[in-house]
Amino acid sequence: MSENLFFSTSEALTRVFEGPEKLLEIWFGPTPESIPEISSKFDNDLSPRSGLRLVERDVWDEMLDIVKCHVLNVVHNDYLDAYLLSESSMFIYPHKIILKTCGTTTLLIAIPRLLEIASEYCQLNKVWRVFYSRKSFVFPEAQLGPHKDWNEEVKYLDQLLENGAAYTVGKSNGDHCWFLWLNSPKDDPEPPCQESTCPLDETNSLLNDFQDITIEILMTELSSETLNKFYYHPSEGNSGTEGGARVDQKTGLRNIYPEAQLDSYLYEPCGYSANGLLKDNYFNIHVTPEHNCSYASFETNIPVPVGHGTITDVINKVIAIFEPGKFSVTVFKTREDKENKISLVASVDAINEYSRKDRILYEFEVYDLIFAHFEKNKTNKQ
Ligand SMILES: C[S@+](CC[C@H](N)C(=O)[O-])C[C@H]1O[C@@H](n2cnc3c(N)ncnc32)[C@H](O)[C@@H]1O
Repeated sequence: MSENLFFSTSEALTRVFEGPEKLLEIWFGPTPESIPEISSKFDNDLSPRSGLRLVERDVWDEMLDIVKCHVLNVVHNDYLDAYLLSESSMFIYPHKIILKTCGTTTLLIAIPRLLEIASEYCQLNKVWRVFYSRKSFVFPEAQLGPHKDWNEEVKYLDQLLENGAAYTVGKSNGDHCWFLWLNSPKDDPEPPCQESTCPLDETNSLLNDFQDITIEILMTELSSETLNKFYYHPSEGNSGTEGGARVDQKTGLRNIYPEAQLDSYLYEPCGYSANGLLKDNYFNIHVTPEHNCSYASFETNIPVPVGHGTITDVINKVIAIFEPGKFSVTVFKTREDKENKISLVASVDAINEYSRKDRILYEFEVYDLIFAHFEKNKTNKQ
């Protein structure tokens, strides 16, 4: 069968898949050093492990059964474990877990088991912070349990965790609405004042040097040329990990962070996922190339100085590969001083060939959040 024939089968054209992910972060402390040191051991390749990284694989497998997804591959370095999942990614640090799942997975339902695992195996009995976010679904009616509706998800989280706050960010009657639930611990030391220019509490050494950033780029309406690159073409070789590595090269994804350890996967008949590790940071890329619901996401916690052009550079590199018709960017960053905050906001100002439709800044207790949405300019091509 020729590649074009494969690509244009009615099955490939009519398949639908809910690409937009549910993203959950549970932190038991701000840093690996902030959690109780219960024990550490050495795994086969002698890298030291502590906290959540001591949990055995079969325990995670059983937790992921609740979510309705499974592990495809695992890579690790000295700092974290990166699980590539049938529906996206999981990253395990000693002090936090990041679980991102798409399709009709039931992510929130796994929280009670996750908290139990942390307590049972790591003596992590107290949650420091939880973040849950997602973009609006394309097919909300296909979702299960609390995921059918944002209010249901909020109700579920509020029953499980204290001190939560829920936000609907962006145009709620458009297709790019973004939802966020986050909490703050009741006994988190208060910053000295609520002014946005205030430095974090100088007496609070736990938070003083605490730096964290998460950048997400959520893209829809990818160009047809792009979509084709994320289909499995049997004449090119195998799918799976081998196919993933081929896609990394031919799309340029390999060059976003050339020095990173990359674990990628090409699905049949289409679809792609990748986890990347760079020292104590990660990134992940997921692609749903079905023509009628195309979607790609990029997420990273690799530090980017807020100075001139840097977050913008990451955005430009990523959208050059996917050529989306529309995309939203979220940047969650530990609170900035006034000057850096201006740079942060400016970093999602203008993107070539796109018009910015939204830009919103939230100032939370420890974090700033910037959300922006862009749409490709129409060309006069007939
Ligand atoms: C898991 S991947 C990436 C999901 C990610 N959330 C995204 O950005 O779309 C989803 C893509 O892989 C395809 N796919 C093929 N086999 C799959 C499988 N067994 N499980 C999940 N997705 C599969 C889906 O149709 C979809 O195009």
